[in-house]
Amino acid sequence: MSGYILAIDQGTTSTRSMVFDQDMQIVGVAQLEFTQFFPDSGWVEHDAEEIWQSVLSTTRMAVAKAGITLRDITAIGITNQRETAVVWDRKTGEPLHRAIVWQDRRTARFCEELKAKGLEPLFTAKTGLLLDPYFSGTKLAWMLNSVEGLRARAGKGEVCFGTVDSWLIFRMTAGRVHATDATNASRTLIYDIGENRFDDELLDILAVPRAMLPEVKDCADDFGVTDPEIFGAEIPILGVAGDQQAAVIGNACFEPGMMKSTYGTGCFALLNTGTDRVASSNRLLTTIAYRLNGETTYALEGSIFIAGAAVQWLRDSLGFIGSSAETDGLAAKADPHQRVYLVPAFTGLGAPYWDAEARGAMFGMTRNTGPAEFARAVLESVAYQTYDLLEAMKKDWEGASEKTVLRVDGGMVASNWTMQRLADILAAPVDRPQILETTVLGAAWLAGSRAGIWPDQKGFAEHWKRDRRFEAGMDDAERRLAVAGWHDCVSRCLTKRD
Ligand SMILES: Nc1ncnc2c1ncn2[C@@H]1O[C@H](COP(=O)(O)OP(=O)(O)O)[C@@H](O)[C@H]1O
Ligand SMILES: O=P(O)(O)OC[C@H](O)CO
Repeated sequence: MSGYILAIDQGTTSTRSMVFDQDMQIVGVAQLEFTQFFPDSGWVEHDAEEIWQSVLSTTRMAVAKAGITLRDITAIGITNQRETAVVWDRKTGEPLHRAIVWQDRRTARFCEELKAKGLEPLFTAKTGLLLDPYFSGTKLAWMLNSVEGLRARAGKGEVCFGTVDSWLIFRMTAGRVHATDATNASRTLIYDIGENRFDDELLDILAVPRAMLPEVKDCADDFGVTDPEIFGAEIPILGVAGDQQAAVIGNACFEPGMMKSTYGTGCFALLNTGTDRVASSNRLLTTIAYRLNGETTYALEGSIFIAGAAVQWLRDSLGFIGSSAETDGLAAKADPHQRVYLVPAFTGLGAPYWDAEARGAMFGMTRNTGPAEFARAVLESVAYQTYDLLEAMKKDWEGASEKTVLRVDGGMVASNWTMQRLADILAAPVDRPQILETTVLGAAWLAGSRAGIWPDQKGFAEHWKRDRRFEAGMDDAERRLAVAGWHDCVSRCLTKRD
């Protein structure tokens, strides 16, 4: 037996490995959660060694569940939580600090200082990003400043920096390959997405030694071969992409104007803008959607920090539901005459507001407001936040229009109520695919197509199948009123008004 693809999805709270057969069907899955460290207010760290072990374990379990051995795997694809910064010893492969996770806000003040020096336009022009702690660059600068001797050793080439993909590739290849792909590089705040290289001027500003940076490759490329002593077999790693970009690929959003939105803990919407590198005037990010055969495809991205996490809040903090799946039924029972809004700024607001200090609030409650109205407000908040992203995209680029169809994925799209309300509020169709595992599928396709055993881009796009289309059905006046109410509530939560 052979012709299997192993895809590893190294996410923020868990690692999942999946085995796909030659017909692109999932035949083995394994998932492990790992420790979240919160050493200080707003700080979030991971143990990179624990992450690596979770990859080894899930890989073995997934292969066993598929009833095959590692030697039956033709190629590996990796997708990962983005921006999370790892530093390790080039010789021993030991992490030199806990990984600083994308959610970590410790560099907020440093970002403000850089902004006060008027540096944000420079960073944005080159990287497409904003001066926000979300991205890797200031996290790396923090480690270089805080870990004794790190900068000197990094300058001598003794230390490696990378996002999680890079860390895993290094360990899988027993230190032979220190590389990343263009999508992950595009989230570091030190990578020029037009020139496709790490930028000396930005490296100087953040005082990052070039010697510690990985080589940047295409998403479908040769990332080395796993070490048989460590991994159990020699398998080529042929595909790598950040998880949100892998979802763009897995959802086959290959044409300019196509858009995907992933509803997991947070929500990340990416609009394919083709070879056009669209600069946002509305606080969206410009990022690399994928780089294939040396050609870069760009995207506009809107990142929302709380989507499904608000459903978890209903379940775990308020105890209004026993499981996420109950939210639908509860929301459907809400009193249609009450206009209750939730602004879920639990960890500040992301795009297009970028207000790290904003906090959440409920508005419009009466004595009759109960769990059903809360549930509806939670699910609607996802629709309103997506509306803001789509509106910003329309203002930024003429390729986004009323005709834009949103392809969705992630755990929350199981909620029919939310998907219908999303279509209603956006006044646009929402397409849910048959295969909801688009992120891993995207990573698997990169590896499978590079290995020559999966279809090419066109064939893969034809393979994409819709499960259901949700058509907009809300009266326009009602929709405008609802959206105006949302904006009123958001404005009352913002700490920064510019
Ligand atoms: N039927 C449902 N209705 C509403 N939300 C749901 C439903 N099923 C799952 N979710 C939410 O989706 C999220 C999990 O999605 P997932 O894509 O696995 O997230 P992540 O990859 O960020 O961990 C959780 O926040 C959960 O509350
Ligand atoms: O690991 P996820 O699915 O929460 O995704 C995290 C994103 O990549 C952060 O940018």
